Formats: sequence, structure tokens, C-alpha cells
Amino acid sequence: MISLTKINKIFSDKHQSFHCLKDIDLTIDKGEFTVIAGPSGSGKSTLLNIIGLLDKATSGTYLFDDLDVSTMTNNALADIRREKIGFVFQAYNLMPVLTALENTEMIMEFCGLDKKLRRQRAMETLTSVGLADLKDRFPAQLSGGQQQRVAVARAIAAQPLLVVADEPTANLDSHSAENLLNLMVKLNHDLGITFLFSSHDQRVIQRAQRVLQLQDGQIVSDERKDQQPKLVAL
Ligand SMILES: Nc1ncnc2c1ncn2[C@@H]1O[C@H](COP(=O)(O)OP(=O)(O)OP(=O)(O)O)[C@@H](O)[C@H]1O
Repeated sequence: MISLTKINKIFSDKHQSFHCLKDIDLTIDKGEFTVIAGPSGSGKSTLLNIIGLLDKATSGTYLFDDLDVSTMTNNALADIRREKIGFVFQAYNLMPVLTALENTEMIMEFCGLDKKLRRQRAMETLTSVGLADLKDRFPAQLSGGQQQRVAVARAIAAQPLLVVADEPTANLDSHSAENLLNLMVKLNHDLGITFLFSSHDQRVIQRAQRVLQLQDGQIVSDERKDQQPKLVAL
């Protein structure tokens, strides 16, 4: 589903340039549950941004869902992003003036889904993340873990092919982090959604099916565990 060939990313301005990603070759199949680990500054977010079509590589080829996205216009990329990719960021980026339910509906509205179907899907998704009772609360009335779950509900409600999450557990206590991981493992298992995370968090790394280690912009190890991603009893 994802195929990167000789992907390079160079950040440059008038004064200097920095070679951030170096000849990355990587394929990820549909339904994989993968974590990109590595020290701060190794290029994890940059690689996620390229894979999530939020940024473009300086050189190399990227096939996403059999389409060559390396040569597409920004508008065409935005369409693919909206229809096929869900995002969960560290700062949850919820709209403060919208309720949990309305935040969950938001992406589907961009996708042009019928209002009734949108509402029904949003309710089902909020229920699956355990927030049905809190659907009418605004983000400021929710805890960090609950906001994070709304962000996940929003990312998955449109049933994307891929969910990209940058350090999804960074601001969560242990219980909320385990809950969130259980939820993602379940969605991966039940709906076959492909998950790709960046994380330093051992709790996340231990649950993944595949762990890529990035160092100085290069993949230095690619470990596939002979297991399904794990659900942990709480
Ligand atoms: N827009 C930019 N312009 C210049 N340099 C950048 C830019 N974005 C990232 N970098 C540099 O690229 C390198 C990799 O950054 P990136 O954010 O991908 O690392 P990371 O592995 O995600 O780090 P962290 O774990 O701290 O979030 C860093 O040295 C960073 O300073």
C-alpha cells in the first residue's frame, strides 16, 4: 500500500541545507501496525509527514495505494489525504467551539458524506472509543485522554486506509495510553486499517507488529515480530 524508493528530504534556505532523510526504501502492506522509533531529530516526523502526504520529498518515488503521489499537484494530494488518510497529532487539534460529536463528524463533512450517515457514523465511532456519554461536551470539558480519544474517533470515522499518528501517547498517563493502544489494535484487527506511528514510548513499541528504527535519516533496522499487535488487559 505504501512504497517508498530512494526518498530524500533536504531542508534548505538561503544560508544552509540539511539532509534529513537519506535514500529511504520502505514498503508497508495494508493492515500493518508499524512504529517508527529513533532518537529525537532522526527524521521520524519528517518521514511521517511525507508518508501522510503533508510534505513532499526532495527526490525519490512514492506510491500510495498504487498511485504515484510523488508527481501529483497539491490539490490532488489534498483529495487523497481527505479520503484515505486519518491523522492524530500530539496537539489534538480539536475545534474548541465544536462538541465531541461535531469534531468527530468534521472530516466526514469535508468528504461530502450525507448528514444522516455522518451523524450515525460519528455516534458509532464515539461509542467505540468509549465516549458516547460525553458526546455533547466541548474539548475544554474533557480530560487529555478523552480529547485524544476524540482525535482518534475523528481520524477513523471516515474509515481511512491509513491512520498516521505522531507520538500518539506523548501526553497520556499509563492507563489512558494503554486504553488508546487497545483501541487502535482493535480497529486494526476489526477494520484492517493500517496504522503508522512515530514514538519513543516503549509501551507503543512493545505493542507494534513492526518496528522501524531511524537514525540520522536512515532506516537502520526493520524488525517484524511474529505476532499480531497485542491487546493488553487493563
Ligand atoms: N522545516 C524544517 N526546516 C529545517 N530543518 C528541519 C525542518 N523540519 C525538520 N528539520 C530538521 O530535520 C531533523 C529531523 O526532524 P524531525 O522532526 O523529523 O525529527 P524527529 O525524529 O521527529 O524528532 P522528535 O523525536 O524530536 O520529534 C531535525 O534535525 C530537524 O531540526
